[in-house]
Amino acid sequence: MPEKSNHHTYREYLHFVNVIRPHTVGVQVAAAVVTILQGYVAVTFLGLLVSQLTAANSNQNRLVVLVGSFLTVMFLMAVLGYWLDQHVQVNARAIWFGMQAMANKKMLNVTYPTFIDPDFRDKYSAANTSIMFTGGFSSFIIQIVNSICGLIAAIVLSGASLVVLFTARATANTGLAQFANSPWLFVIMLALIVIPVAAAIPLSKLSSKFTHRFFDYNVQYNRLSAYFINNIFDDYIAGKVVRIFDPEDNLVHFFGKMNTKQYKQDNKLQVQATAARSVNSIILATVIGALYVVVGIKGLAGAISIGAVIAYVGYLQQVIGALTNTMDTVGTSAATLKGLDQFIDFIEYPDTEASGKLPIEKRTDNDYEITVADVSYRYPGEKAWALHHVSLRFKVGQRLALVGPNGSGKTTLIKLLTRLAEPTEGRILLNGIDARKYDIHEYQQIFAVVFQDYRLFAFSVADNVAVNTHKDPARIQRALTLAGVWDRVQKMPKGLDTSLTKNIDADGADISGGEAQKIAIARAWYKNAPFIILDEPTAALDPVSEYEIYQRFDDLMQDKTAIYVSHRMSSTRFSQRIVVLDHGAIVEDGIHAALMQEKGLYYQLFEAQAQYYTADKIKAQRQNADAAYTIE
Ligand SMILES: Nc1ncnc2c1ncn2[C@@H]1O[C@H](COP(=O)(O)OP(=O)(O)OP(=O)(O)O)[C@@H](O)[C@H]1O
Repeated sequence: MPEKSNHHTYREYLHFVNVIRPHTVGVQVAAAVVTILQGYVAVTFLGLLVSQLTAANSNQNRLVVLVGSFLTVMFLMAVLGYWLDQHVQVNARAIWFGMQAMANKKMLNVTYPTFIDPDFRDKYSAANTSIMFTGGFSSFIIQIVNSICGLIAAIVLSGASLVVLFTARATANTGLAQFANSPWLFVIMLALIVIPVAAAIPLSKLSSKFTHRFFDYNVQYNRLSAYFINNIFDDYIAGKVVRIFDPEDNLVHFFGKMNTKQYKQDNKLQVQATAARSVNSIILATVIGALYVVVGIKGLAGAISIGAVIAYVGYLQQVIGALTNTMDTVGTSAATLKGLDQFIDFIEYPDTEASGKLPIEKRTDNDYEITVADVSYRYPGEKAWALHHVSLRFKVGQRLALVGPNGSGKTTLIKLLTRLAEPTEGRILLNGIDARKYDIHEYQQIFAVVFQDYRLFAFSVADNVAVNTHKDPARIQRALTLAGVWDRVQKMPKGLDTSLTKNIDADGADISGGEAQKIAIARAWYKNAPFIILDEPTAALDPVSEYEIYQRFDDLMQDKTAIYVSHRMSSTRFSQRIVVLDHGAIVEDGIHAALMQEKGLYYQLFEAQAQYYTADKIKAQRQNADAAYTIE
């Protein structure tokens, strides 16, 4: 899918370069000047050398002085050039890492609704592609600075060379000398300079067009390929599924086909782009040959020396080089600039949900009240309501259980409370103020959540519990003890400092699903946020572990406002209030005894579960199973 991008100004590009790496432009100008001078000095020397060698009064001493000064100047310029080049390289790397750091920061800082927005993800992929293929801002600076410096040198020197060549006249005025003195020779010379320069514009535009297509094509491919590599080939969990469910390696074949298609397309576009550039080189080489002939005529006619022929052709070659280079930059800069535009579009992607600036009042009494006021929510691109006209108010310190069948909207409500999604209609209020008015990062700090799909990182146990807050080993130990996993951590090779999984550290510890879930619970407790939300936190726990967690429930929750989502109806025993969701709406709300009396959905869910697990029921089912199977 072609990626649309806004056009930004050169000022903006330079601003980005300055933010990432100040002084880049200055260093590049110095490097370009030295490189250009090296070219001109070499050509001048060659001309002078040939003049000396062919002069009637050629003198050995003068030759030695000439060669000696040339070698000294070239040596000094080479050393200076090398030193500057090192800085150019360092700057290029700094810009590369700077751009990566900016992109990573953006990804981590945007609000969740933006983070999952497909348009934003496309922009991210486009920005990555642009960093990878255009060299980003460093290529831009190198291209622009080299072209401008080359152009200035070319204008000055071409002007001077052409004036000298035009005014240098042969003494005779017949035959070849007449032609050498005629303005036609000058016109031919000008035409020879103009031809490759004029050809460079359409050819580099053509080459750039192919590069553009290459970009657009790559954005989509890179996204898909990153998914395959990170989430399928390199992922432990996917690794199990693939081995059991994909014995014929269909995923690999699919990836292979995708790669082949990409490879063919890449090749086609690269070959086309290179062909356009090659035509340019062929024209250039032919023109240089023709220039030798034309300037040579001046030499043959005696208007200038042989050494001057070599020097002037050399100058004109430099001039043509500089001009074609500039034209090439103008043509290809479209591709580089598009890459930069894509990067800036991503960095400046508007994050509408981050507009609230109100700070969250820090309260030691945790006196925060949340009101869900007639909230409805539809997932982006979906027609059906995941939540419809939900109203709810949480009292401070209350323990609330959220129950309901699969897909009834429990997790969605949690996403809205924690502002991982924003209501499509209605409002959520914190202490009477619309949650959107608060700074979202501060707002999210009042919640600790154990998500259904919680994720531990391949870092140390301590880092997983404390995340990026202050690491207090005693509190981390307390958290792990309350969650019932301290014994296991103690047995790990480096205790709290043991990395989880072997993804990054070969000495890391692999743990069971239940142990991982306990660490996720410890992480939520450690955060010490006023609201603690547990979405199916004991799903992976064995009955004894679950029982133990329930035993420590008071210690875990302390005086916090707690929301507990579980399909195990018995777990609602800790909740003062039970809210029942069905098809995205609240259908019941009250205490256990009252809801049981109502004999509504809660009663049915509770009874159904109780019924499936009564001793008699299990016994009867056991007998059926036993009767159907005998061991011979
Ligand atoms: N990212 C999503 N995009 C679109 N629809 C979604 C998304 N996540 C959930 N839904 C839909 O929204 C509705 C509510 O889902 P939700 O996850 O809130 O249910 P739940 O009560 O937590 O279910 P469960 O008990 O299975 O965890 C469901 O119909 C679900 O299919």
